[in-house]
Amino acid sequence: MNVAGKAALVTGGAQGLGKAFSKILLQNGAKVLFTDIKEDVGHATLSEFQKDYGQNNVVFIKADVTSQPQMEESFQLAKSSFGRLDIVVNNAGVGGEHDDNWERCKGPIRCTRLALNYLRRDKGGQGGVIVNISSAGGLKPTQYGPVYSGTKAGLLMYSRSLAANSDLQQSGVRVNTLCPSFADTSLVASIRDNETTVLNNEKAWEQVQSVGIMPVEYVAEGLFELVTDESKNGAVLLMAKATGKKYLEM
Ligand SMILES: NC(=O)C1=CN([C@@H]2O[C@H](COP(=O)(O)OP(=O)(O)OC[C@H]3O[C@@H](n4cnc5c(N)ncnc54)[C@H](O)[C@@H]3O)[C@@H](O)[C@H]2O)C=CC1
Ligand SMILES: CCCCCC(=O)/C=C/C=C\C/C=C\C/C=C\CCCC(=O)O
Repeated sequence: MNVAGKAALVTGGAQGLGKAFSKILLQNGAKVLFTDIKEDVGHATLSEFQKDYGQNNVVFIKADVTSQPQMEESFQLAKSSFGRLDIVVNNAGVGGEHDDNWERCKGPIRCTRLALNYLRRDKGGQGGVIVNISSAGGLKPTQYGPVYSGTKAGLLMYSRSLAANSDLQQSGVRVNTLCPSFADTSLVASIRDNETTVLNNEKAWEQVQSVGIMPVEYVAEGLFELVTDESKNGAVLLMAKATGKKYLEM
């Protein structure tokens, strides 16, 4: 897929990986609507992007992926702003170990289901691609983040199962999963700063340091590949500092 002139919706795009994902799409000529719950950071990112990529090529809406009405409004706004929708990146998520962090899995599922109403050719869309942001922790156990790993594994298998659906394939929609190891964002900084509820911040941070931390721009290259390479459906891309990009056969 050539993203120039295409339209994307990215959740949690105000900062971190979501900002880097939005940026690489904008740099390559796509129009982007990004959502976030952080209004001030979202508006600052919007100003930066509008200056660099044009006033009409980027839109921000304060919207929470845990809210069905807010996400319905976000998808409608993307369609009315750009006249089309081709790419959806389910990125928004939090770290930590609260029971209700199952929203980390439910939020992307909610948004994927909404996205299908806009992308499917048999629903008036033009086909397209959904990329769900899981984690390396969704592929292997993280002893200090069991809820995190469990929710990310759930999202991974949801995405792979949907991608295997033949009706969806015929309607022109691809579904891929990106599984990064640690990237340089506030989510990882919160482990270092003892500001998260992982089971043992100190030991978790030791592990983070031994695994290594990737720049967000590098992870965005993986996202871009999953969006643009039309041979990829049901793909699972693991990215880690030590091993680079690796497609998994599962
Ligand atoms: N940083 C890392 O090492 C890795 C992160 N991930 C995943 O990448 C995604 C992005 O995380 P980071 O950029 O690291 O974190 P981050 O904390 O820097 O950015 C996440 C953004 O999502 C927003 N957000 C959180 N909950 C939201 C909600 N309910 N609705 C809308 N927006 C919401 C936040 O306000 C924030 O702007 C998450 O799904 C995370 O689990 C996956 C693997 C590695
Ligand atoms: C290899 C796991 C990469 C997970 C990256 C990520 O998505 C960010 C997670 C943030 C919190 C997860 C909680 C604890 C993880 C702590 C240590 C992981 C140890 C990694 C390992 O190789 O065992």
